[in-house]
Amino acid sequence: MSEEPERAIASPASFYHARSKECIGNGTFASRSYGAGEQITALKRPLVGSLDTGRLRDTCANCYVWTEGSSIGSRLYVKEGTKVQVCAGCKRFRYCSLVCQKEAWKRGHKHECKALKPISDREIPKAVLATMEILIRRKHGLIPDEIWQMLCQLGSHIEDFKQNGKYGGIELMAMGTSQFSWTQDTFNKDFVAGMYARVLTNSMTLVTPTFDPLGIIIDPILGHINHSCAPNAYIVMDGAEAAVRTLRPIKKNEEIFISYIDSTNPRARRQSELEARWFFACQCSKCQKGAPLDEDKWAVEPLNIPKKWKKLADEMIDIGEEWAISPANHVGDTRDDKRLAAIQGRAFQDYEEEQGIAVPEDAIKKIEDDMRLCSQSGLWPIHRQPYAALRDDLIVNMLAVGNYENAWAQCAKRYRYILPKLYPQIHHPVRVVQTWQTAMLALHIAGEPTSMALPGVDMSYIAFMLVLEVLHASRLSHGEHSSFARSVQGKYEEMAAVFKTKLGPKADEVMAKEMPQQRAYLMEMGTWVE
Ligand SMILES: C[S@@+](CC[C@H](N)C(=O)[O-])C[C@H]1O[C@@H](n2cnc3c(N)ncnc32)[C@H](O)[C@@H]1O
Repeated sequence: MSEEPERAIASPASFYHARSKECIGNGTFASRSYGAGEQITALKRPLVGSLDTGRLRDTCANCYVWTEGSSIGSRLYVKEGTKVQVCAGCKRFRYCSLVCQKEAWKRGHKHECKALKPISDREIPKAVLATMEILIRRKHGLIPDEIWQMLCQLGSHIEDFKQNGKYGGIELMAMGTSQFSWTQDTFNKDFVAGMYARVLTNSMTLVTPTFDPLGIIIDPILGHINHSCAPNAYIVMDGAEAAVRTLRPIKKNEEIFISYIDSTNPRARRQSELEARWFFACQCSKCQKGAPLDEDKWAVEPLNIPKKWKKLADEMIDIGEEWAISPANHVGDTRDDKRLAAIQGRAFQDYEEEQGIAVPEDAIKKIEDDMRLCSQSGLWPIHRQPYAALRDDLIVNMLAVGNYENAWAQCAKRYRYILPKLYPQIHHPVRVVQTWQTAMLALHIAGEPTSMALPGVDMSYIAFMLVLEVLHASRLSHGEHSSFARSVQGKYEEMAAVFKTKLGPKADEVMAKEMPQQRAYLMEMGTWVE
């Protein structure tokens, strides 16, 4: 192979591959013991990353800096004024600097650019673009044999696609991939179909450090990590760098697991999603235990479903609503279990519909309606899905329309009741990022005249307290040297300096006295909204 792509594994001896005891095929195992919040390994960049169509316009195709990042606080690590410029050749990818453009060029874009140029006006799905890049780079000797072999070892699930009737679509996409990439002379059509299917079934979401989705990544090392609904590790991204970090301590020779899905969902939904997208029946330790674990608990026993909701559920079952009878919502076999399944199905259906609404004002209306189903039925504990996920979306949309005070009440509630329940580890990356969002909102409110002012409440203290919490947790969740942790550190220092100026030499003393009281106010605010 010619030119070695720039791709370094921080510590190749930190893990090894061997047959998995829990899962199908091989898995990734720890070569030594790790504490909670430690990095196992980091890749300078995954083998291939491919942006969502919407992100091609505002995100660097090399370092994945999202220049237009939305929610409060999510852009702190993006340098002010960062813009992306389109590649004059392919007119598809954009770069934030000449350095990024050169890196991408060397990695393979010099070949890909020529192939993409004649089709610059066509919208091409991200999985096709990712497959094209893989084929082009391999054809031109830019993927070394060792990496290529590992990639080809990942399951393509062609037989599964043939069985579920989707193989026709895959063949069609593969045909386009072949033609567009000018690689027909190197790879035959079955091979390309296999590679495209491999991308579909082994890709992970490309995210910002605050977990905003940007596209997909595919990497043979990350792709060899099995799934668990009770993972002991996760992947965190910092620009193009992808690190595997521990959620809890991992012993030497223990298997490393990440979660491919939202593992806060009820068991049947998790199982269905894994089966549908990755073609396996999850055998993780959590699924083995069966329901009901926390994710599956209802606020009332099935027997005690309020009459009105029983009636509604019966109607849904009688007319055969798909969600009412879908295995994804399975609760149990009694009539009442089936009623619960129908109501839950409706809630998830509403959640999916809400996510397709682009206008924030419309989304808010829909989400509030959907949340009413969960709250008024009295069936949902506050942390049960999709109630919690609806609240997350409500916050994002309220922030988008500048409805900061209501967003704050929701954030305070989530902080008090939901985050500790869904993410018990204080350094769980989702908990850290959502706490960060809450901190930045508090800071924003502190700087505005507000009708929320309660006697004694000082939002700047609350913001500072939350930033301090994130500062400690981010070193474990993202790593001390990550751009996220460094941004949090920067914000902390900035705020500490303001307090010092305002309070003078007694600043530390005053703050130590004030903090517990402000924390109590924060907790009280968590009870403001139903
Ligand atoms: C991305 S690959 C992971 C590596 C794979 N085990 C291998 O040998 O290359 C995903 C595949 O691993 C298996 N797998 C991963 N997690 C699993 C789990 N929790 N239970 C059962 N099989 C699992 C399934 O066959 C799945 O399609």
